[in-house]
Amino acid sequence: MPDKPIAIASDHAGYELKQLLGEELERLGYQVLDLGTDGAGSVDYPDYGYKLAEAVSEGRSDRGVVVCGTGIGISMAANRVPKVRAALCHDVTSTRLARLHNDANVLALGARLIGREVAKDCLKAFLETAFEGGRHEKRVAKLG
Ligand SMILES: O=C(CO)[C@H](O)[C@H](O)COP(=O)(O)O
Repeated sequence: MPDKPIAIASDHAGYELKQLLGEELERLGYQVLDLGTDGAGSVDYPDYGYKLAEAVSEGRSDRGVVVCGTGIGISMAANRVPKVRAALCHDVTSTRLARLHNDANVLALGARLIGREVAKDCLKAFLETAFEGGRHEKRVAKLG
């Protein structure tokens, strides 16, 4: 288990899935840093994408999960923060490859597009798949 908590954040559209993934993380034995939102009231996804990305960029967490309706807006926001590599994934294969090839440190999910069980499978794959390194090292380094 990592020393640092797994950070999670969402907008209103992702709130329910974010709560479910938080519970799943605790069930699996991970510590959770929940950065909101705290209810289903309408909020702006960039606020939560930045908040989570800053926690990862500053080293308060090594891995994060962001959720909005599509996962698009919140991943765009997260990727504007230095040292953050957020991958928008819709299935286990893309999630595994985001870890193996891209060393993704943030998983982005679209709550209005993905089923709950697939989302939980993506979460597990994100946490349990190691970066492959090798030829991918210099490519990831070029991302800054
Ligand atoms: O997916 C999103 C951004 O990429 C947002 O969750 C979505 O735009 C929110 O929409 P609404 O305000 O209609 O609930």
